[in-house]
Amino acid sequence: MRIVVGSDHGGFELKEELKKRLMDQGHEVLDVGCHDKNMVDYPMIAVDLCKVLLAQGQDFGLLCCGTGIGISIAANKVKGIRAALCTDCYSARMAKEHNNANVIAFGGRTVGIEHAWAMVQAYMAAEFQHGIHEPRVKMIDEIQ
Ligand SMILES: O=C[C@H](O)[C@H](O)[C@H](O)COP(=O)(O)O
Repeated sequence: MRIVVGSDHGGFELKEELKKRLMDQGHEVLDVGCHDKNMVDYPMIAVDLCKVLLAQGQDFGLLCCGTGIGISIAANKVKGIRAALCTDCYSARMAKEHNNANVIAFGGRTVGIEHAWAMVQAYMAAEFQHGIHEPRVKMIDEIQ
């Protein structure tokens, strides 16, 4: 898969580890930053990642901040983005199956690496179920 990742300083370490694991699996990963632990404003990173995703058509985006909340809120302001803050594997799978989320978000200060990795795997293994979910996702996209 082609994946674009990004984080603020609060999600930097988690993003780095998830990026490494994804690359180890052979996925193509583009990192929009941040690239160190220096403080950075998460809305900028979210918008940068969303613009890249929409322009370059990666399979999905992965965002991390301290809680995953702020960076997912910011991403969801971008037309065409459906960002899901994931806290459990069922939700991560449903984010794809029901919501066709094109961005997943995690909190670097709220989840451990193994749990986050399990959620990434659950999301990546899932497929959008279409059917009744298709018009609902369309309704979401038409809100903006
Ligand atoms: O939702 C926002 C994120 O959790 C940020 O990572 C967090 O607010 C950053 O906080 P601070 O600048 O105090 O490290």
